[in-house]
Amino acid sequence: MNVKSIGATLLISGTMLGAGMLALPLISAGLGIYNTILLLTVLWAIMTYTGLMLLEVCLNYPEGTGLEAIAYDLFGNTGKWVINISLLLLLYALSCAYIAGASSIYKNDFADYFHISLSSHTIAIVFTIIIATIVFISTKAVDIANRVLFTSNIVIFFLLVITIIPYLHGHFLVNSHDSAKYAFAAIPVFITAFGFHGSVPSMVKYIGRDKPKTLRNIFVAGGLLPLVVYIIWEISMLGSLPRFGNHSFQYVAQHGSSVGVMLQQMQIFIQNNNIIYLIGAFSSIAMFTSYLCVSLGLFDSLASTFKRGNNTTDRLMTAVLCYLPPLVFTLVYPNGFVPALGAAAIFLTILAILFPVLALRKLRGKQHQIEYNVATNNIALFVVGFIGLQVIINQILTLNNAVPIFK
Ligand SMILES: N[C@@H](Cc1ccccc1)C(=O)O
Repeated sequence: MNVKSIGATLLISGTMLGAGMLALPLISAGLGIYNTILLLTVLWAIMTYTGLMLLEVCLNYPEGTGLEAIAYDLFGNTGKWVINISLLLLLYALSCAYIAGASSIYKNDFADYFHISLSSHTIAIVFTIIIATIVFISTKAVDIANRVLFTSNIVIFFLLVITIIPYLHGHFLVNSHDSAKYAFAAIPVFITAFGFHGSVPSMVKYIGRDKPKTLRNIFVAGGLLPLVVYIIWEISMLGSLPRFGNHSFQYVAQHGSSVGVMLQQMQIFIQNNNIIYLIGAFSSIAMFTSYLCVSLGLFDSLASTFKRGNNTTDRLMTAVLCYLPPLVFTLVYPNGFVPALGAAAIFLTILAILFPVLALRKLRGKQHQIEYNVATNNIALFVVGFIGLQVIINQILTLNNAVPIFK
């Protein structure tokens, strides 16, 4: 692999590794570590597989063709609109999750570091305004802020993992209450954590259509890194806070399943300030960079959907459309971090599982030019499509409290 391929692999990893990761321990507490690792690995494999299907689809079109244009070519206007609306709703749902998550974490930060008690509403508003200002200034500003923060966060993550090792307990990780029944609620959030598929067309453009094998390796390796990071993160969190008791994941689940409450519980239980500062810094930065990148994507998508230009008035209108709806939603539902990540899974499944399956089926029916052929047949396509539908049904049931939730 050359330097460009390594850069591209890290871009894919960077897209996946987001604040969704903070929700993983919250949603997998009842599963126990073995079920969690198994589920993460299976979902990583499925998401990588559909990513490769999407690669085969994209390689049939000229470099630079986006998902919307491919959907139009294969499924007409309906296809184009389904893709467009799913993308917007995915980015809106993630925005809601990140604002809710950030207000719960920053509320803790202010209390811990500055002994100031601020309301979640005030924090949500200020946080959104700061992110909006950076995006409004320019993409370059986002790029610089993201690079500095993302790199610092990698260092913080390694420091955290090393520091937390003496505080890990085997019996917190595995116990007799572990149950696979909690997988239903976990699947949508896990799926969201492995989302990167929107980047497939830009990667094809970046690396070139003539290097299908390199592209395949980039997608496999780019996803493998987050899989390893997620497993280490799950072991660190589930292993250092008990499942049940006064200070536990059960307490967190009963008090809104927010990252802020998880941090508070760890602070009381672990009694090591270094660990608490590291987890606090890691989570705070993760929320910031994730929302920065996702809202840049939403800003650009809205500008293109509503045909807004680059002058100040147009950018201002796009910014209002981009930031006001998720902010209002979060002010009304402040505990929306985990539910909004789950809701994002519905739209991500349409884009990243159902669309690749249907598009590949349609393309293989025609005589398509084979640049890269992902190993699949109609049965495999059917199974993956079925799993996709199952994820959507699962999430609808979760939103209606119809699946077992760890409490
Ligand atoms: N994987 C990201 C969310 C995401 C999904 C799909 C596309 C882009 C980002 C996270 O964990 O926060």
